[in-house]
Order: sequence, then C-alpha cells, then structure tokens
Amino acid sequence: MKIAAVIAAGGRGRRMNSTLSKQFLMLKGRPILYYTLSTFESLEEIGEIILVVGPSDIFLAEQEVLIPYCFKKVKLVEGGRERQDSVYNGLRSCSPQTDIVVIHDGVRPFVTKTMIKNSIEAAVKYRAVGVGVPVKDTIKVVDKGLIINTPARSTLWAIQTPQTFEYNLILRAHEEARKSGFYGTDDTVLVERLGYPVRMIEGAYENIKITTPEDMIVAEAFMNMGYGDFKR
Ligand SMILES: Nc1ccn([C@@H]2O[C@H](COP(=O)(O)OP(=O)(O)OP(=O)(O)O)[C@@H](O)[C@H]2O)c(=O)n1
Ligand SMILES: C[C@](O)(CO)[C@H](O)COP(=O)(O)O
Repeated sequence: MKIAAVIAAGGRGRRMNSTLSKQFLMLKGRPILYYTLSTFESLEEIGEIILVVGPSDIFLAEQEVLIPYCFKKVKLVEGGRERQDSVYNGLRSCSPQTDIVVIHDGVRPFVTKTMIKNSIEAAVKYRAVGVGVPVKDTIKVVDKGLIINTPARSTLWAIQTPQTFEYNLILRAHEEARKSGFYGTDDTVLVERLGYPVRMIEGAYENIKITTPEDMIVAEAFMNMGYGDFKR
C-alpha cells in the first residue's frame, strides 16, 4: 500500500507576530519544521513526504531544513493563498498510485508515530479520519458579542492533525470544494460536505498547533519533558 504525507507549511504565521514564518522559528536550536518532518521521515509506512511551503519560503526551506538534515523522502511543493490551496497543491503532487494520504500541519511538531499509525489504520478501514481531543472549556456560539448557543460540551472535540484519507476521496473532496468556492479550515470538513462519514480518533493534548507567541513557551516546556517522536 502506498502512503504519502502532505505537510502543510505554507502559511505566514501572522498570529505569531514574527517576520519569519513561524514554521522556521527555532526550538532548541532547530526549526520547528525539522521536528515534524523528522517524525514522518522515520516512519517506514510513509513512502513520500510532500512538503508544501509558501513561494517566499522555498529557499529558506531548502537552506534551513532540507539540506542540513538530509531528509530523503521529502519533495518540496509551492503552497497557495489559503491552507486549503496549499493542501490541494500537495495532494496533486503525490504519486498517482497513492492509496492513503496523511495530511498534517507543519507546526504540530509533537505528533507521535502512534498517532500517525493509528490514523492510517483507521483510514484503511473508514476512508476518512481525524485525530482530536474532547474540549476542556465550555464552548459558546457568539454573534455580535451575544451568546446565542451553548452546544453540549460532551459532543465537542477539538480536531487536530493528522487527518488521514483514502487518497482519491480527499482529492475529490478538494476538487468539489474548489468547484463550489467553499473554503474550510480543515480537510475533514471537505469530506463531510460530500456526505461521507468521517471518524474521529484520540489525539493528544500535547499535539498542539504552534500558533501564537505563548505556544513557543509551551513547546519549549514540552521539549524539555521529552514529548514528541522526532530524532533528538
Ligand atoms: N496558505 C497556507 C496557510 C497555512 N498553511 C499551513 O497550515 C498549518 C496550520 O495553519 P496556521 O496555524 O493557521 O498557520 P498560518 O496560516 O501560517 O498562521 P496564521 O493564520 O496565524 O497566519 C500551518 O502549518 C501553516 O503553515 C499552509 O500550508 N498554507
Ligand atoms: C487543520 C487544523 O489544524 C485543525 O485544527 C486547523 O483548522 C488549522 O487552522 P489554521 O487557522 O489554518 O491554523
């Protein structure tokens, strides 16, 4: 079975307030992206890794990540305006014989091999799966400063990545979304729109998406605690 990974790393990281795209910020002397790629590179199940970076970060990705750390499975692809465009570019760059694709945010470096393997196993069975965690806070739907709904917390999960799919299904879901001009903030929603059931399996609270400055402090602490499966 041919399994590919698409690593979404084409964003600007505006919420990080950094001139450097946040996926290239250093954590313990290495770029964040190094840690994410290292975990995927070390998984024998993953045949190829499509790394999607913004047009202005291609040279940086080569000089700061690919060359210094000699990743063998990584193929570099140019990202798009939105995350969905980047993932679509990545999907189109997978080899056509791909059976399963694992889509993961480059700024989630604490993903574990077990999480990735579990998502692959579930996708072989269910064709579409996301990892996530039950929310800890009570969530409110707010419109113009007014609370208009409080969904039952027992039904609410925060979805993370990896999100793993039968390749042809997610490619079709992206193509349908592009045709209708729909933009979502993750990939499972595109499959939901097709009316196809998507499974949720357990992620981990430490599988954080590094988004705002305080996440760097948390990430440093997680590093010190030994979280993550990357090569140290
Ligand atoms: N056009 C884009 C936008 C985002 N991403 C990637 O999708 C992941 C999750 O997105 P997010 O955390 O929102 O990253 P940014 O879009 O860079 O952050 P911001 O919204 O703060 O600008 C990141 O690894 C990011 O690099 C991408 O590949 N292409
Ligand atoms: C895909 C994702 O990580 C799931 O939680 C999230 O939706 C990405 O959102 P972002 O705004 O692109 O970071």
